[in-house]
Amino acid sequence: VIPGWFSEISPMWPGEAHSLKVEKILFQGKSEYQNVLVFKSSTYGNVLVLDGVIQLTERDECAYQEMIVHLPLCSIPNPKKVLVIGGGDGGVLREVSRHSSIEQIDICEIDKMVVDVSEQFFPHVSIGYKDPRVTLHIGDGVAFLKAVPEGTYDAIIVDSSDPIGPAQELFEKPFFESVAKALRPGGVVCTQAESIWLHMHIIEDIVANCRQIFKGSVNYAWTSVPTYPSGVIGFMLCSTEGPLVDFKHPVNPIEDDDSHCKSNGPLKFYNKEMHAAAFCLPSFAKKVIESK
Ligand SMILES: NCCCN[C@H]1CC[C@H](N)CC1
Repeated sequence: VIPGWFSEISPMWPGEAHSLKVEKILFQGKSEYQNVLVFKSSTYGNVLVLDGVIQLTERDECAYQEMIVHLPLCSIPNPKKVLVIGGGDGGVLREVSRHSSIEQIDICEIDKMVVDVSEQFFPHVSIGYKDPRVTLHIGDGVAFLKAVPEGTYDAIIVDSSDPIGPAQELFEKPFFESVAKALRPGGVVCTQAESIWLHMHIIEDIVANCRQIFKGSVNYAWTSVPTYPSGVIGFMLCSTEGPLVDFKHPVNPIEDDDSHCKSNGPLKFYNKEMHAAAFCLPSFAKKVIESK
């Protein structure tokens, strides 16, 4: 280890490790579920690390939070009830609350320590909790979804860590089945879906499961996040049987946002061109994803 540098070494991306220069360690702890580290980096602001894996940095979190939220929510005409699984840092909540049609935002995060460190060290991310429509549930998203009445939500966003650790079950078929049950007809789900450079096999399995379970649209999108492994992150976008959802041609644009969302600052990353571009895949990925 080079003194003063954090390197993201993991068996999930063998032989490579993105590094960030460390100014100061701000928090180190061990929750019921994982090791939690927060440090001030030299060039990316504060950084949240769980079990040695970078979850977000102040400088580039906008890319991930805006895309994982607006790709699904801009694809349906009038979202009212949204569920967030994971996302304890609050960044997804900040983005969901930009949509004035929304009446209810439930979030189920398994690790309270993530919520606490975000409130202490990531004020522009945890601002999402201030919205009065938000209800925080601390618990396992798998159990939470099993208890949800059928057809409750218009949209579900699964903002998870990687399939090694507490989020493992969020990548498995039974979880996707419980998501489909909790969505109304034509409802949408968007999940964190790893990297086409590193995880084509995981993605292949997820796509195969989603095509069996979601009888509406099933699409894979991706975007640039410099501090995630291989510098990109993907999203699985699916809709249940019912009113057709065309993820590639959003029906509910957010750019001409209303005054309500100004409280969370302007969109820094998402726009309608980036929305459309997110679904353009390189041939090696297209071959796998669109043939499943
Ligand atoms: N809410 C923070 C983002 C969580 N998603 C990350 C995607 C990339 C992974 N290697 C780590 C989690």
